[in-house]
Amino acid sequence: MEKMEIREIEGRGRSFVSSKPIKAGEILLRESPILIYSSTLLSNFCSHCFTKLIDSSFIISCSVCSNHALYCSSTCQTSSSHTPLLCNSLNALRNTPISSDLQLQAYFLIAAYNLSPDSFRLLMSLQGDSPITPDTQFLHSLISSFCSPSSLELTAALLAKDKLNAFGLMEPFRGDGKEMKVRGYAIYPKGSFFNHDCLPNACRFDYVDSGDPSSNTDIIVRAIHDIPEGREICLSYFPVDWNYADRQKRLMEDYGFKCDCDRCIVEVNWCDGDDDDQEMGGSDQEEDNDFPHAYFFVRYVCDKENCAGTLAPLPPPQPSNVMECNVCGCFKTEEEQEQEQAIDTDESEDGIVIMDD
Ligand SMILES: C[S@@+](CC[C@H](N)C(=O)[O-])C[C@H]1O[C@@H](n2cnc3c(N)ncnc32)[C@H](O)[C@@H]1O
Repeated sequence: MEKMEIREIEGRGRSFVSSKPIKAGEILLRESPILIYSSTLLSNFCSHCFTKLIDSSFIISCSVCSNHALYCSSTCQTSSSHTPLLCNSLNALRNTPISSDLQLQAYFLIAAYNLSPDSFRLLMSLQGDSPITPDTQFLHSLISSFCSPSSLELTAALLAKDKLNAFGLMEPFRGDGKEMKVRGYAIYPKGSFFNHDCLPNACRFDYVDSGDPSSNTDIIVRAIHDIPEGREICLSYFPVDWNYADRQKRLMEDYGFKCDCDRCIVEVNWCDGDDDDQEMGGSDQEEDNDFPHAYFFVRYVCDKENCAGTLAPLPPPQPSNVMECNVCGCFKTEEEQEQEQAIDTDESEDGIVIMDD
């Protein structure tokens, strides 16, 4: 946080802005979650630290909800917020036949209503407010039997805060092309101030299976490249290889805004299908105009099959030309990344350069 401050930006709300020049790879934020909830009731990871459970002889289970709260160690069991109230609520929820979407929102609400007063205040200070919908009414009455939510309006506001601010803790990359699974969701009060850009200058790393239960669910945000003083620091809220239509749809539906970043300003003029197979023929000048952000994809998007994660240099003082991918975890030098991209380009058909979506 030393090199960033929070500023109000017209039309964008609060946002991080660099207060000093930032070097590529620098860690901009490291923060523990105030709230974390599982994406499933039947899990194969520790209910406290979210680390994958490997050795069954060390697994400890909650005596009440047996295989629904599992711990990798007694330390995790004693530090857990799995109070009798929470345990009974989750147990009751297990027997309620509702959609997985509603179940997820119910987990969040139960975790939120079990927060300490300070953490609850922090959660309430985040952006997000929502009208009361039939789903809100249903969820409010559902969780009323487990905990004591104060009002329907508060439940609606909490759900909106979750939707706008929660970060997914991803299962490790498998590389099989199937959608990556989310192990849990976490709220980081400072991390919530990052606005979105489709060409972000920072990206988030998580190391959930790193084996250090005191910090493995921390969010770590690093600069992708050098950032001068006074620049807004943004993440991408989804993988950077999404096409224009999908990005705009997600941002409008889930975050309530139309993106007018530099990349969207260019891509709005592309014809249908251009962004699925961006063709760059013609003169260099035309190419630059059509796809001025090509450099970003060459340098900062991982080209490992089915990955498309974002690459950021290792934090100083480590060598700044070694890039780490925030999805598959591979390391490569900038030179290797550029060479691999050049080979992909040469192999594409008839001299037409095809940038994969
Ligand atoms: C996680 S919050 C980010 C912090 C937020 N600006 C605040 O004031 O607390 C996400 C919300 O920020 C706003 N936002 C994020 N990126 C934006 C962008 N590029 N343009 C306009 N609004 C943006 C949207 O309202 C979005 O729902």
